[in-house]
Amino acid sequence: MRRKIVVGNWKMNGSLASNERLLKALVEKIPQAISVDIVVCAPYPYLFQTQSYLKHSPIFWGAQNVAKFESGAFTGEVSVSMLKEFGASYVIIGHSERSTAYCESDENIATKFMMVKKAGMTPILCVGETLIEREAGIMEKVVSKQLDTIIEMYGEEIFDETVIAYEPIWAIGSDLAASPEQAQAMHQFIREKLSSNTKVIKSLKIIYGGSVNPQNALQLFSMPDVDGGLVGRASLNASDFESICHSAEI
Ligand SMILES: O=C[C@H](O)COP(=O)(O)O
Repeated sequence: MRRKIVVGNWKMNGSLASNERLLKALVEKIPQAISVDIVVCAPYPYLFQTQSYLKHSPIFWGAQNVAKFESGAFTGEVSVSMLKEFGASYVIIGHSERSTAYCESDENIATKFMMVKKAGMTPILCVGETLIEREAGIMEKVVSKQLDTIIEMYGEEIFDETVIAYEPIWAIGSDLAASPEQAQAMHQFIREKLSSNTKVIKSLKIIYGGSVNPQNALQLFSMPDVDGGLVGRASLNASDFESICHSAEI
């Protein structure tokens, strides 16, 4: 049974004061011996604060995006080396809220994915379909295309020791989570697509994102190919996030 991982994506939320309350509560609530990998991905300006509160806890921290360049004249961008300086160990790549708002191409996402791995951090690659694509029955084709771009550019082995988050776009922020069966079907599809590489199949974690909450987490995480969750709104509430993390314990 793969050790599960629960990632909190704060998105563009927080303040120094509210973050202090949330981080202190998480450190207090999450036991050192918890059998789940837990990550919080804060907005860039709060990485120093996240590092200072979490560095002696079992909770990892990370970012919600990164530049595809090493360094240079790229105004407003943040590089992998800058994230490393703040102890980040995970980076969310290709979240649909970014790829739609900023027209991020599959190629750009693939390059960022590679940059994060090259820097020794763990990329969390977001894939998923729209409601129209699901209703048309082409969700597997859509997710395949997102993965194929990375495979064509860097080979399947790049997925070794990484995380893929299946996030049906229609379930994000909607309180209409995918059913456990829907999640399992897509996670199984993704795992089978990447199953020819034995290293990958052993180390790849596939997590579900889209309206995960304390009420549905246990059912979702009990599915055989669901290795945890990528949690938005519920990660901003310490008790809810704690409950979701405990639901992922084996
Ligand atoms: O990154 C998290 C996902 O976008 C899900 O967000 P949500 O839990 O608020 O639906």
